[in-house]
Parts: sequence; structure tokens; C-alpha cells
Amino acid sequence: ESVTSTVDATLVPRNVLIVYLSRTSNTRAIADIIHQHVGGKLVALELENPYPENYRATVEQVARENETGFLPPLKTKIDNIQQYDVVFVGFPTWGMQLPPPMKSFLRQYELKGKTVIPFNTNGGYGIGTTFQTVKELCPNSNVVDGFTMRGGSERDGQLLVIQGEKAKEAETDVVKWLREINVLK
Ligand SMILES: Cc1cc2nc3c(=O)[nH]c(=O)nc-3n(C[C@H](O)[C@H](O)[C@H](O)COP(=O)(O)O)c2cc1C
Repeated sequence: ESVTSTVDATLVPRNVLIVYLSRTSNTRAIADIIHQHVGGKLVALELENPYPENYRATVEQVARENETGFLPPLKTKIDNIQQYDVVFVGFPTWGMQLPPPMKSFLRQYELKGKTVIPFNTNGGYGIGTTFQTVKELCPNSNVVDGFTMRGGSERDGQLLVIQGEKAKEAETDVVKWLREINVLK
């Protein structure tokens, strides 16, 4: 297996894409921090048919999609994916799995030969199988050690949590991680 934990330092300068899925903006807050420090192109994943506003209905729909392997069609189109060497992929934990829209993205776009860097927020139960699924869907990529932190908990009415003081703490942790994986000096 060709999985390593850091980014090859010889890759700089490089073309960076940051793709993220976010419903209540916690993962977006992390994507923004990465973007501020690394630059590149920042893209929010959008669906042809958005999930319901209702949390419970969304949980149920996601559970069905995970069961059947349904890949929701993306409204977002990435122009010329070949131009990127480094692709950050950000997502919340949904039902302890990688959210279906991120599965759609990784199935739709060929990331062979690229460095793929996952990041996650969750409601306190961790990454589940998300990072493992990224590796499985990117068998010919260098999938780097990801970043995770606790975000909100929509179930309990906690929406955007990574703001203000919490966003500053997150920035410190994100920069530390970016240095550890050789993305920043
Ligand atoms: C459909 C759905 C399922 C979720 N499932 C989990 C879960 O299994 N484990 C967990 O820790 N948090 C779960 N959460 C909470 C989110 O992972 C958490 O709130 C995250 O920070 C949301 O990111 P966002 O603000 O970028 O959308 C779930 C949230 C939603 C909407």
C-alpha cells in the first residue's frame, strides 16, 4: 500500500483545490482557515437536489442512501481537475460515515497520482469510517493524515460552533497539523 502520512516537500509550488461539504458551516470554517493559510481554489459541494431543512428527515435520507449506495448527483462541477496536485476534502461525519455527496465527488473525479488531504468536523462521536472510505475511494492517491475536530450537534440544536474564540483555537490546531504534514513550513 502506498499510503504515507505527509505531503512530499518537493511538491511545492503546487496547485491546491479545497472541496468541502458543510450544512451548518462548521466544516466550512475549517475550509476557510486552510484556504487562508494555503491558498488555492475553494469549492463548496452543492447537490442537484439539496437535502431537506429538517434534521431528522436528513438523517433518514442519508441512512437510506448509505444502505443502497446511492450517490446523489452534484450540481458543483470542477473545471479541469487535472490541474490540481493537492486536493483537500472536507466533510462532517454523517451516520458515522462519509456523507454521500463526498462519496459522489470522489467517485466522479479521478484523483489518481494526487495528494488527497481529508478534514472533518463531527458532533462528538469522531470520524467513524470517513477517513478509511476516503482511502478506499482514492486507491491511487497519496492520502495524507487528516484533521478532525468537534463541530456542532444539530440534533441538540447546536449549529455553527466553530466561530469566535473557538475558531481561533481551531486555527492554531489546523496550522499545527498543516506543518506536521509538510503543507506549511
Ligand atoms: C445527517 C447528519 C448526521 C450526523 N451524524 C453524525 C454522527 O454520526 N456522528 C457525529 O459525531 N456527528 C454527526 N452529525 C453532526 C455533524 O457531524 C456535526 O454537527 C458537524 O460539525 C456538522 O458539520 P457542518 O456544520 O459543516 O455541516 C450529523 C449531522 C447530520 C446533519
